[in-house]
Amino acid sequence: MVGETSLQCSIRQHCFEGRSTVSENVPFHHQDHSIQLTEGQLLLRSYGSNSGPPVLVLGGISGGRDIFTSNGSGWWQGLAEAIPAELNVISLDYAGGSGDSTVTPVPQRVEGHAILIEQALQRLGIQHLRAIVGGSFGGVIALELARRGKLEIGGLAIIGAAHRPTAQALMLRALQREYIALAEQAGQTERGVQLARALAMLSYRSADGMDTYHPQGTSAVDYILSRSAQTVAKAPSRARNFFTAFGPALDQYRINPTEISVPTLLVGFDSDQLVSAQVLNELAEKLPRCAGLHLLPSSYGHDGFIKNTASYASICHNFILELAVERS
Ligand SMILES: N[C@@H](CCO)C(=O)O
Repeated sequence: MVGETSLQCSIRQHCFEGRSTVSENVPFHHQDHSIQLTEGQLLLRSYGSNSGPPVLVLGGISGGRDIFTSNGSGWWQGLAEAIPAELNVISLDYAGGSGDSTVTPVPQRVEGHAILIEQALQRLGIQHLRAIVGGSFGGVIALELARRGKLEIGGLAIIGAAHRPTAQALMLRALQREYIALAEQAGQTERGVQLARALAMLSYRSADGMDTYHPQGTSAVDYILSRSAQTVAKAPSRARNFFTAFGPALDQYRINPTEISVPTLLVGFDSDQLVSAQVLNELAEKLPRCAGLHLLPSSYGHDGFIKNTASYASICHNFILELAVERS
């Protein structure tokens, strides 16, 4: 898909692959909020001024509330450039995710995560969000929060996520679960989770990106196995949830985009194996208030949403600023 179209939603393809930088003016000071819900505690983090309009930022399956840090190591650090400075950024540790939330049972559906987030925001006295910025798993939760309509949401910026899974994504996640099931039968759960994460990482990247970036002088196979082992070693049982709870939630998620009534910006990546241009075009065509679909070049595949923030930061920033004008 190239150039502008006459669809309700303008579709653009860009021709440079930006790199992330550390923002100079992001408010890195933050406050954590441990919200006690019936099912356990949900950990939220609030960045910057509590008096600014809130924007909810939801990252990928391994993401948590540490999206920005002063040393540049935050989970979604480059996104700082995309958020107008006056806003109060809210992030969180997903129930069952890699952070410190203790909610059990872990939701098996996207809707379950959305309900927990609604309840936690309500406890913080937040009913209106200027925007939700959601990437990957977080993008799907953002769509669900808008579909449910319990919160007042100014607009959505959805990066690398769509209203339904593709067949290939379903197949890949089924194989990840199979690794874990077989490993558990062999009494080697952690090894199964490592293999599942390795296969998942391959689906998050592109063939050309792996060929270019995997460390020279080491085996490519050693690289993917050691990277996945590092992630799993941090919290093995929580990493298992990525595949046994978050994966099935993504598999089951299918909505009619016409149910999303708020302005919605879409960003995707040309090398993304999981959220393809085809499914994003389908979403853009059906959204009642699509604010543009930007298909960006990336050598990082699906992980373009984390790696190529510089490519879309200004697009996202301007979109959120326009929401403020629309509201005033
Ligand atoms: N690399 C990302 C992609 C899936 O969201 C993650 O692990 O969360």
